[in-house]
Amino acid sequence: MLTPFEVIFANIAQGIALLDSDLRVLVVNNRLSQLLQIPELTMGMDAKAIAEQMPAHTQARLWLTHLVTEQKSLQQEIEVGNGLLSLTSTPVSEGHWLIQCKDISAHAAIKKELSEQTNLFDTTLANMPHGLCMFDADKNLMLCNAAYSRLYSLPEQLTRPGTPLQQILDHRVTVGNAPAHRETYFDVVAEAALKRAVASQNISLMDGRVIKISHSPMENGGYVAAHEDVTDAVRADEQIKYMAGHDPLTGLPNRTLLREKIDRELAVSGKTSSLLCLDLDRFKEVNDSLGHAVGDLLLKAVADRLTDCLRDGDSIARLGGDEFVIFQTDVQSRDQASSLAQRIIDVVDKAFIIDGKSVRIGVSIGISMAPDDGDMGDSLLRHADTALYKAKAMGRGTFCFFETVMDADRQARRDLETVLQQALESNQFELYYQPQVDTITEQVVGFEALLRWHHPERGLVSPVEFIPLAEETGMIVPIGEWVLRQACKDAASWPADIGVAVNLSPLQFKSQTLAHTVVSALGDAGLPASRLELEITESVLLTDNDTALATLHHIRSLGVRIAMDDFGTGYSSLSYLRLFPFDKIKIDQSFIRELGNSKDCAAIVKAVVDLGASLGITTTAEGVETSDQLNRVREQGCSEIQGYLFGKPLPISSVHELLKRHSPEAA
Ligand SMILES: Nc1nc2c(ncn2[C@@H]2O[C@H](COP(=O)(O)O[C@H]3[C@@H](O)[C@H](n4cnc5c(=O)[nH]c(N)nc54)O[C@@H]3COP(=O)(O)O)[C@@H](O)[C@H]2O)c(=O)[nH]1
Repeated sequence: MLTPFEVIFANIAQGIALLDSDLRVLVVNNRLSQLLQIPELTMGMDAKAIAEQMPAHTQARLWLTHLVTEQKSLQQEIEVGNGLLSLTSTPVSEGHWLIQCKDISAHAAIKKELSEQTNLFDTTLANMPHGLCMFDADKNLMLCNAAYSRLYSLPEQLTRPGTPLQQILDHRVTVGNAPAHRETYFDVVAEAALKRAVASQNISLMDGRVIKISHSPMENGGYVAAHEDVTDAVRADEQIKYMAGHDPLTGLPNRTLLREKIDRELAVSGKTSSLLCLDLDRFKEVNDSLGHAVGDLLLKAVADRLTDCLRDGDSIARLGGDEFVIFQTDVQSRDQASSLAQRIIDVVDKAFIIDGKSVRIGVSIGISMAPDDGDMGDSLLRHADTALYKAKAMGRGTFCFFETVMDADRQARRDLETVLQQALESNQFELYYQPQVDTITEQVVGFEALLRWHHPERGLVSPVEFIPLAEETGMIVPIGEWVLRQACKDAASWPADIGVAVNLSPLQFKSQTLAHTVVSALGDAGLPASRLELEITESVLLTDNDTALATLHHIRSLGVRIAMDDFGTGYSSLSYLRLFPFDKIKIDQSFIRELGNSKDCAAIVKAVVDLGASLGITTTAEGVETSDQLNRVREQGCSEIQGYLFGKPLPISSVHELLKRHSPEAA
């Protein structure tokens, strides 16, 4: 029968043995032999014998051997199998030794896990790209990582726990990376504390960097803060915002930014404002003839000159292409807007020296006034644009204020654009033909095809009204092709010595397919190329000179004749004669009309006729209405005439009649 003490002794979790002074076992429980994995451990055994029972080189055997040789208090953690034991020898009364053995495997596992986690935390902290710091309730540093000290160039002694925040901030002031506005920095801290949640804010530093600080309050009244250098992201963001609101070429605000500014100003100021919409005259010609690089430099130079015209508070924007806008608030009167417009016209009119070349352009301006013409950016821009359209129609180099009636005009023009397309589709166009007559024989040598439009409601519409519109909308290309094909078809039914002249618009040269269209029209109609004459004005050569010249040479090489129309009305008619071997010069009717009244006109006509004769170019006098004019141009040696004296433009049916009258056997 076991005593209660023996029962407890046998069942306690610890292994226990009591050794006498000779290290013999006086008493031992089973738990000790289990834990040390010693098969036989009985009373009376000495420690040395026990050690010899144990597998060689095990930590437990070494420990026991150590006790035998040293006979002193020992405490050691030893591994047995997969477990971990804590072994202790303690001297007790009468030279006895108490041996205690505890299984601390579970405790060791927790300790190991904790140590692993601490290592992990330390590694994470050390390798975090963002600075991290922890301050206690008294604002003394608890910990910070390497990124934090790097971010603010903190010496090692300021990264030690216990360093006051103030000391760190003072150091940052001396090295120049403290928050530029200390109050915003403390706002984040205060906000986080108040919300008892994370508060983030971008803080600008004295050195220009931007740091995103996220403060999280802790239960103990302190806080953890993450510091991230977001300078690059903030700069990129600023750059994107800038680009979204600015024109990359001139650096001026764009339409979006300007519109926002106008809306903002109009909402608060309530004062009279003016908006000037600018469109450069002849810019396209410069761009096409001198190249886009020169065009870009010119736009920058224009932007500089315009900016110089502004007062403080005025706004300028480039809307794209050659369009600029100026917005002036607090305008006293329309006169003030007029004088700004005139000043702009004057400065843009002065020659620009670009790449060593002198370039001259002009500017047309449309003006709308707030609040009369609109109280929002959009409506002001739309109305100024309508006025600009009018200014351009008035002859360019001028300015024009918006008037309500203009809106109606513009709408009417838009409607006309739509109906032009319909007109082509439903055969509302017709060609009239005006005879061209030999000055000496007075025989018809050809006809000029002139377009007419039978509008279902308006009746016969003059080409003066719709050709410019067709040119603006690009509709002139399909319309011009129709004219060419119809004229070739009609002329194929005339006598073989009668030619046909067709007007070409500059835009048709841009389509790249003009030469092909000419070949196809001649082929389809069966008309010899020599019977077709194409009339161009100098504006064809003003824009994209090289391409137009190449197309002209190609067409002329087919045998088609090329005439220069309206000669003398442009600035460079003479110089274009050097550029291309024209077959005919058509002297503009404005000179013929004045023949009897102006000696200058007579002299010009004579000079052109002589020039034509010396270059072997036919000359045609346009707009001959009287016998006097006929006699004068005949005297001066002009080869052909065209004008009401010999016939107005006629429908095709009347052409056959006329041909019969002039050469009955041929018609
Ligand atoms: N690109 C194209 N342009 C075309 C086409 N058809 C015509 N046009 C151009 O439209 C302008 C006006 O033409 P129109 O009203 O037909 O006027 C022509 C003649 O009627 C007029 N003319 C002729 N003789 C006289 C005259 O004695 N007196 C007088 N007051 N007017 C007269 O001149 C116009 C011909 O001009 P031009 O072409 O310069 O020879 C006009 O610019 C046409 O070119 C087309 O199909 N395509």
